[in-house]
Amino acid sequence: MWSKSYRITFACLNTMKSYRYLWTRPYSTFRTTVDSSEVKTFLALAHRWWDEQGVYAPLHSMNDLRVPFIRDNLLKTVANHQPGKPLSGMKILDVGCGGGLLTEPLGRLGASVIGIDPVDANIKTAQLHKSFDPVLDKRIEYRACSLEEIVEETTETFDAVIASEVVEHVIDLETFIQCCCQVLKPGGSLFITTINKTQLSYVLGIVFAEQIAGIVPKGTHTWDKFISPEKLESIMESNGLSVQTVVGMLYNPFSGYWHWIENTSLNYAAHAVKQEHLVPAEGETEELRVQASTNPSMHEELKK
Ligand SMILES: CC(C)=CCC/C(C)=C/CC/C(C)=C/CC/C(C)=C/CC/C(C)=C/CC/C(C)=C/CC/C(C)=C/CC/C(C)=C/CC/C(C)=C/CC/C(C)=C/Cc1cc(C(=O)O)cc(O)c1O
Ligand SMILES: C[S@@+](CC[C@H](N)C(=O)[O-])C[C@H]1O[C@@H](n2cnc3c(N)ncnc32)[C@H](O)[C@@H]1O
Ligand SMILES: [Mg+2]
Repeated sequence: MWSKSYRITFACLNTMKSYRYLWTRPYSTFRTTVDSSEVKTFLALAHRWWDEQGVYAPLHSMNDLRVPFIRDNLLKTVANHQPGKPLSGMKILDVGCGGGLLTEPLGRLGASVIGIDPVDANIKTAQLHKSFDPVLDKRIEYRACSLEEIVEETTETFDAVIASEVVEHVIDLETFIQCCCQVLKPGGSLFITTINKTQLSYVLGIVFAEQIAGIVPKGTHTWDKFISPEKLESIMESNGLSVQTVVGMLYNPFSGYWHWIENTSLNYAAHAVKQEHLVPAEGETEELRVQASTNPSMHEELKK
């Protein structure tokens, strides 16, 4: 009898504990941005990242554009930099790093980079590859986890967050961008490359690139998940990011090279900067601070 009521009490306490856990956990535990079907797709190709002629060849050659894009935009924010290691002293989070194709060149430029990916096998490939270079081995840390897990551990930590060819694979893009913003330091940079949601991107990006030319494996992309630069900009701006640049990228399947173009109907790159916190000026009244939080021009006045 005693043991039965003990068991019931124990069960009740446990249930209450889990509810308390549910109530007190941050929202991010429940809103995942990871789509399990995407995980399956990337898992099957995890051993192919470093094959420069293989399925990820366009990502290898995209480095010709995206590495200078990230480097040059980051260097606009610093006065002095070490020759040869221009990004030294910077902390970068590479979200959805895959096998580390972009993480490694950023480490070589001197940055301390954390590469995260929800696919464990991708992280194993990335870890093995960087282990061949002792310099990179020190500068890069890889972790098999989601962005939401990083947000639970740390905020306002990184000078730059990068999500290259990732956002078209996530679920709940709003939460994903919100998390990117949370881990950025004020004044830090968010870099995104992705595919626009246009009729042209359906024809060239899915029908041509996947079904006809086999540039990308069949089933890699879902047109519904593509995002227009306008929508992406609006999500970024509503999360306190100020969009600096949006520029088109065109892949030439004959040469295997990428080119910058003005037109963003297919692939594009975006750079946004997290707005600085509003620092209350000395002697500033509460009323002024409230006004400033709703009026950007007042914000500028207070900064003077
Ligand atoms: C409006 C517009 C952008 C039109 C483009 C259409 C077109 C055919 C343009 C012709 C070029 C032209 C006249 C451009 C004018 C601007 C200009 C003067 C540019 C400068 C010079 C230049 C660009 C010369 C190139 C000329 C040329 C011969 C171009 C090739 C033409 C052609 C057929 C283009 C289409 C390219 C193509 C197939 C695009 C596919 C789009 C797409 C979304 C591909 C995905 C690529 C990708 C991100 C691969 C990496 C990847 C990713 C993933 C993943 O999971 O995300 C997985 C993988 O395995 C991957 O490999
Ligand atoms: C096309 S690959 C890009 C890899 C790398 N950024 C590059 O450009 O070389 C997309 C990567 O995003 C990862 N990914 C998918 N969903 C994700 C999510 N919700 N959060 C973070 N990464 C994700 C995949 O596992 C995959 O490694
Ligand atoms: Mg993609």
